[in-house]
Amino acid sequence: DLPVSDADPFSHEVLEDPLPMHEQLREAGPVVYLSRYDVYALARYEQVHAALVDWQQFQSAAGVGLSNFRTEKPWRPPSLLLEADPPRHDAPRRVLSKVLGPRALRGLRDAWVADAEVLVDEVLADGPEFDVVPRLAEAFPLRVFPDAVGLPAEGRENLLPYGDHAFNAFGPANDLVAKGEHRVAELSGWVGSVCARDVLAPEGFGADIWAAADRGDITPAMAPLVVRSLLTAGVDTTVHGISAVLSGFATHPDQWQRLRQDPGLARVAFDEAVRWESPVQTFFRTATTDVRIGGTVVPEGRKVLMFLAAANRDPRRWTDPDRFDLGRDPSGHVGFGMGLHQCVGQHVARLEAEAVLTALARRVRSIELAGAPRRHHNNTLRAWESLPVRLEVG
Ligand code: HEM
Ligand SMILES: O=C(O)c1ccc(C2CC2)cc1
Repeated sequence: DLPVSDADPFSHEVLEDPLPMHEQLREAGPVVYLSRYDVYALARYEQVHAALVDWQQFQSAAGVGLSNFRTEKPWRPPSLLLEADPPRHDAPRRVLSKVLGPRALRGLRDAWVADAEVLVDEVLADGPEFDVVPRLAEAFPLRVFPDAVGLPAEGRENLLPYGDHAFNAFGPANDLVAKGEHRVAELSGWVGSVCARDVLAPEGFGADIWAAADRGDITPAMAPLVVRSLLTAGVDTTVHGISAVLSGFATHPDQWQRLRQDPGLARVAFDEAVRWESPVQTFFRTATTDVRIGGTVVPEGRKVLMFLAAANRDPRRWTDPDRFDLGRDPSGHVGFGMGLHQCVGQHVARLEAEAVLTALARRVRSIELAGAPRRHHNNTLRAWESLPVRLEVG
């Protein structure tokens, strides 16, 4: 007796505030059939975690969006990591794990923290009130990440719209996907052009990927697609992740005081924000057998929709889940996924957030909302369009 729901997770009403629907789906049962899209929804931590770590029965190679690559042509060549299963997934993953690993990033840490301090000083010089979305959440990742990849200077304004469309494209072909359609050729063309070896700087994540091809760790044909993964996954996510942690602090001033007293809490604050807000809200899998989960059998070939955000606020797993709380241990959250496909860029994301939070914590005594925040709707991302704040320095 599988619960059925006619909810539309990709409607503007739900994208504006998904929490009521998440609660309904968690309470309806371990698995809920979404009749509108003919997919099986998992919203509780236990089932989402189980599907994420079971890559054999819940595959990625048929696409991690609603579209089933077994029957529909992908809008772009599939990712060699996100939309691949072992064994094809293995070598590209091993390469990116090394290129984006904690050791590789050690050399960037001091530069990124110093750059964050320069940016924060510039922003604060303009006065105590500003919109953190363009001034910090967008500005900082775009200030450090394209250079770390080794991208040419021109065309970087394409990164956010390309990523926004890519994340919309994991959802149904609704108005959000249609909104980006007219720019797909132009944006894909630019992205493809900057994955080529000769336009990438001799130092950086891009060059490191091409060097892996020289070593035979991946083939030269794979290298551009592995670089493309960085450009698709590496910008919009951190922009909305930094917005999320700053919105957490702006709405929980007591938590800002905790960070001021112990700036070492910056990293756990970011993971707590990724749990609390879940910038990446959902992903799909495809059943490779008649797979049993939560007392239901999902037939082979069907799409399973994992609500990462709902799992991250499941009261069965988290105490007081709706609170943004630096005292909590957020480890085990599924905001970066879990298992084989767990975010390979999470260390980059954490370092960006840590740099911004460290620079702010050293200068800012209090942070509070200075106007009504506005959401940016996307089929996959939880995002702010605007987050006006007032910072008191001191
Ligand atoms: C707050 C920031 C970020 C969030 C919330 C996030 C979230 C995620 C999630 C949920 C997955 C798992 C997808 C799945 O299981 O199908 C993932 C995978 C991935 N992420 Fe991130 N990500 C972030 C930042 C980044 C950055 C900065 C990069 C690159 C520099 C990146 C690159 C990737 C790649 C390449 C994968 C695919 C890994 C694989 O399939 O083996 N992500 N990310
Ligand atoms: O490999 C890719 O193209 C890719 C695109 C989007 C993501 C989302 C999860 C952050 C991850 C990888």
